[in-house]
Amino acid sequence: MRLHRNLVFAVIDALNLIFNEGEYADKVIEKILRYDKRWGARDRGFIAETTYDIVRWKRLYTEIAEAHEPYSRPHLFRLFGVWCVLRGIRIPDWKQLEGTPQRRIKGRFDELSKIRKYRESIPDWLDELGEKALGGSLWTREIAALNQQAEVILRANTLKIQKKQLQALLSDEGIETETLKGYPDALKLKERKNVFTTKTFKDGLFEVQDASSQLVAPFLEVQPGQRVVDACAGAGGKTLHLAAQMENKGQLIAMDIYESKLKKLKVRARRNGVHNMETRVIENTKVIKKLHSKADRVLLDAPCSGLGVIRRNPDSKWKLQPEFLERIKGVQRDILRDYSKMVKPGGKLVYATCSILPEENSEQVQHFLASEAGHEFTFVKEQSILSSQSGFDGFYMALMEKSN
Ligand SMILES: C[S@@+](CC[C@H](N)C(=O)[O-])C[C@H]1O[C@@H](n2cnc3c(N)ncnc32)[C@H](O)[C@@H]1O
Repeated sequence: MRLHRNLVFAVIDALNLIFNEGEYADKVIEKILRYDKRWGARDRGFIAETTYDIVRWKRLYTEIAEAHEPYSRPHLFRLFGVWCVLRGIRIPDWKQLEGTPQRRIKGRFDELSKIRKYRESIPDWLDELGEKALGGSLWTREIAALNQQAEVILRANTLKIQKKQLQALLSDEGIETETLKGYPDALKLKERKNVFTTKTFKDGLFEVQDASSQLVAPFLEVQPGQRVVDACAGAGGKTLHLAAQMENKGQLIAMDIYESKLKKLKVRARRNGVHNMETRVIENTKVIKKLHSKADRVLLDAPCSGLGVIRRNPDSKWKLQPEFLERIKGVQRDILRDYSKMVKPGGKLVYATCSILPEENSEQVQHFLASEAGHEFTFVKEQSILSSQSGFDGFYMALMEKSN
């Protein structure tokens, strides 16, 4: 691989913003890719993937490179040098990379790879937490799986098209996909490509959505014509899926505490041809009270640590803090207690997270069922998805039913 100076400089700029300014990796990459309109798909792929790679392996690389915060440009170049050596890429004779100690890098890598927290590039506290939650051998496998680059999975928007037809249209646009057994609307890209520029995407024929996430809406067992509340809808990945499952019939209420996210959802809903959805910002408790005992189905896709989706957000390994985890568990308990009241007698409730920690998942559900707010509910089923077992994101979902 021949390295182009301007692309590598873009990677260094991106790393500076992520590591030193605390900006989110996805936002930074979006911004950096706007630098130069002449960059083609390959150049953009190089910048995005190299940046993500170095973010993913930050702890390991900084240990090897003996770099430290705040990272000066020479230190960021040292991290890049480590990336090159470990990938077997010839170091170019640029002054920024002069004297890259190739043998030492390989030696340090072999040594550090024996220790899980370095090999998997995670903070000490997270390594301890994962081991306590899942046990040593499962955690070792899980964190290794969560450090793999996520594949691109699409969900056919069945309001507009069936999966097989979509597959053919995508192929006409040069995007080859395969179906996934057990995921009825999913297509997996055979090769990573930018799908957002395709006509099929602009026409709303699919959304990008991980395979595990595609299991959540069907778990709620919605029927066309029902009143369904998606109480933590965000930008609506699952809301759009729910609308498709409802065949655009009935009432779908998407809520969030952030109006900005719901605005994004509205744009996506328009593209998807969703007509049965309305959005409501949760500004106060009245918004929820108005719907007490009114919904056939309620989805609580709760805010969480996001430990199941590290593959696509590798910087969360550094952003996440133990205090946040404690705080978010409190929010999850409140959401279960307060929002479950929207379910009508005989209705159903799904609590879901993209976490792999029992303390955010089954333990929250057990706590809710044992509480006063939960005594009218019975537990129906749950599914815990680990990345090491499914090959997709880590997820949890539990279905509960309210007595009549
Ligand atoms: C896991 S994300 C939702 C992802 C979304 N359902 C999807 O499929 O794309 C959790 C969402 O909960 C929202 N949230 C956080 N605290 C909340 C609260 N107290 N009530 C409702 N929503 C909340 C966040 O803004 C975030 O959008």
